[in-house]
Amino acid sequence: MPGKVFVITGPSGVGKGTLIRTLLERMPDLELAVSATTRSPRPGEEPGVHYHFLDDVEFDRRVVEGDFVEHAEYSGRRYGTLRSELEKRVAADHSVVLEIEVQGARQIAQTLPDAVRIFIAPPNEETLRLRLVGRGTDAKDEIERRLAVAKAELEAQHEFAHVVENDRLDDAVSALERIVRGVA
Ligand SMILES: Nc1ncnc2c1ncn2[C@@H]1O[C@H](COP(=O)(O)OP(=O)(O)OP(=O)(O)O)[C@@H](O)[C@H]1O
Ligand SMILES: Nc1nc2c(ncn2[C@@H]2O[C@H](COP(=O)(O)O)[C@@H](O)[C@H]2O)c(=O)[nH]1
Repeated sequence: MPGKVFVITGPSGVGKGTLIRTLLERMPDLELAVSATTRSPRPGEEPGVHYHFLDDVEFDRRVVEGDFVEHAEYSGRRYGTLRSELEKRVAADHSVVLEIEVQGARQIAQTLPDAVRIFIAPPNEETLRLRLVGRGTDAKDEIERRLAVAKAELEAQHEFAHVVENDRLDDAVSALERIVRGVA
């Protein structure tokens, strides 16, 4: 398992971050790559911990310099995985998790074909809406934008070798752990 890359994708609000936090507690050798984004920090989010918060100019500069292994626009903001976030962890023999949206996951399939790509699916679309509303981090119009993107993302799940339904959290974490340990 050391040095492997795991891509965890799926619609916003499906529970990727929640699942990954629990997985990292169970598997201390696994590390999460900190993404870069041009969106503003939410209350409680810290630079360098939750995201590297960049402005558009800096994001563009780093794209031109080839600093991203993947990047995409999502709901009017930009998100990307910095090569340095991957390389420092893999060099230290850690396996790395990327928590990214579907366009980025597709790019990783091209650039890092050995990465294990996992799609997290909700039990249904209404549950997804309830989770986004319940999280309380996004305004109503932003939630609608995310749900519209989610429809297309859900149609893409067949592109992924592994699909985990996040209904009961414990079951979903266990399914994810089996995939990461290579016993699924
Ligand atoms: N299995 C579950 N059952 C009930 N609620 C859940 C479950 N998994 C996650 N949640 C809740 O759903 C909300 C969204 O979860 P989370 O923020 O982890 O989603 P996400 O996929 O990481 O979203 P984003 O892509 O926007 O970062 C949170 O309030 C979380 O507590
Ligand atoms: N392609 C990438 N997508 C990413 C990355 N980091 C996060 N994300 C995805 O963006 C949306 C919105 O995130 P939010 O924090 O604003 O809710 C969500 O699907 C994330 O998984 C990345 O580096 N590249």
